[in-house]
Amino acid sequence: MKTIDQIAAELQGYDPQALRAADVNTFLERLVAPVTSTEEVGIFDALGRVLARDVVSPVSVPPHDNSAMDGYAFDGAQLQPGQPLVLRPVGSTAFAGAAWTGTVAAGECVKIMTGAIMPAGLDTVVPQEFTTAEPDGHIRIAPDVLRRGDNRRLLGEDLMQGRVALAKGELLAPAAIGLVASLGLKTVTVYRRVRVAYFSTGDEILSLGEPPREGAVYDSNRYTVFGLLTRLGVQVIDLGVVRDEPTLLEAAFRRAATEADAIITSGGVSVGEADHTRTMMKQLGDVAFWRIAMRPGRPMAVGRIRPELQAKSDPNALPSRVNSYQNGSIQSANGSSVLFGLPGNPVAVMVTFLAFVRPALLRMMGCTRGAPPLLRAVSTEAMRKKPGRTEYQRGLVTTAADGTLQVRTTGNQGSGVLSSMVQANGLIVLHHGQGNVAPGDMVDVMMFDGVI
Ligand SMILES: Nc1nc2c(c(=O)[nH]1)N[C@H]1C(S)=C(S)[C@@H](COP(=O)(O)OP(=O)(O)OC[C@H]3O[C@@H](n4cnc5c(N)ncnc54)[C@H](O)[C@@H]3O)O[C@H]1N2
Ligand code: MOO
Repeated sequence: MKTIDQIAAELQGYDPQALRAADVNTFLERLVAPVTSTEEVGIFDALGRVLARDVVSPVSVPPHDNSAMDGYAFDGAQLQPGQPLVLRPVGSTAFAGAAWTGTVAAGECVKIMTGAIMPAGLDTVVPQEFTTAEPDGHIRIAPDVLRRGDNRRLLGEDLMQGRVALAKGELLAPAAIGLVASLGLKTVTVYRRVRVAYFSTGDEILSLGEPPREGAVYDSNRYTVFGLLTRLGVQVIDLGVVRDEPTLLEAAFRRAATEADAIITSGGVSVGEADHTRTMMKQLGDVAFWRIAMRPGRPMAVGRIRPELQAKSDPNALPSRVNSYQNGSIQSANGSSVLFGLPGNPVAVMVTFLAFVRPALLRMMGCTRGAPPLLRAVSTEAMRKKPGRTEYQRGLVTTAADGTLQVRTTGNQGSGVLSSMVQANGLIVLHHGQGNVAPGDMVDVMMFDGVI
């Protein structure tokens, strides 16, 4: 396991006082490792989990050539360009779920329903509505409406027996659990759920239920972080609001590091004087304090917290780490949890989560799929932007009358203003080297949908 300094030494041009947003992601890729324990879960419990083992098809899907339409199956070799084809239906109707028995000669066809096995020797289906009935009971297919092989689904065209149907690292979405079911499998092997503990810090932060007092604000960060984590599918451990007192902070960090794979805090990472949060992070772990060239979200602390160093001096303070969970399923064999010390401002918390913590946690969950592509939209307004930092503006993407995607900002962009975050459906990403944006310019947007 590499130390913060070792990772830093590997990154070219690493400057903790002026880190580029892209370098934060590179750093975190090296800091965070996927969990190793796995478990087998039923398919209903697999949604949102990450596959820990390839799913190999035990069968082919579909298991036989079959019809994609209600109509008539026939030998498509009889189709001639520019010619109609007249066929005589024979035998009973071929229904889905049972094999059709009988023989079909040239000039004959079989009435067939969607999903029914193709009768032997037949390779083409004409949909019912493409045919006209002749007075003698024959059906007539107009010239050039069909090609040989049309409307026939081939054995294994979705999944072939023995091949990898879903690869390890796949985040199981609704389509994926449906696909697993289509193979007849009731369970899958997934990585165990990642556990994330979080707490808010600051003496001015009120818990819900406390009476308002001058200079104090209600805690909102724990609730946005709860929402972001829950959507991601991790197990959340809420440690409340922790006052800026060394003993309380130490207890919170140690409990978090004992129970969780990752710790998220908000507040206390900038240069404020009353903050014991930074001191405690340094004391209990291997932590870097950054100023990131971005807005919002400039200060951030990242590293590992090691509770056992303190536990030696005070063995009764917390339950034993080893006994906390069965199966030895504590993630960090090395006895440390990854720390994401986010800035206190409510929008800075969300932006740093989306830009950095989310990809890092997905990696911890074992997910191998890359970040979703940014969407390109036309800015309907001018935006001031200084080159040399990444800016994230709250944006509302809409579809214009001509079908193009447009985006506008949602008002006050202050890093404490949550209402403009609520009105947004994405973050406009103004990249590091980018300058001012003029109306009509294309900009990148990181969409929230499906994310937050
Ligand atoms: N001299 C400097 N001052 C500041 C800098 C700097 O670089 N130099 N950075 C500014 C930036 S940017 C941010 S962001 C903040 C981050 O500071 P902290 O992480 O220490 O956060 P706090 O000071 O504790 O809080 C900042 C702000 O957010 C409110 N807050 C905090 N926690 C919560 C919560 N759980 N729910 C709702 N609101 C919360 C808090 O009341 C403050 O208003 O530092 C700047 N200063
Ligand atoms: O960058 Mo601070 O995180 O703007 O509010």
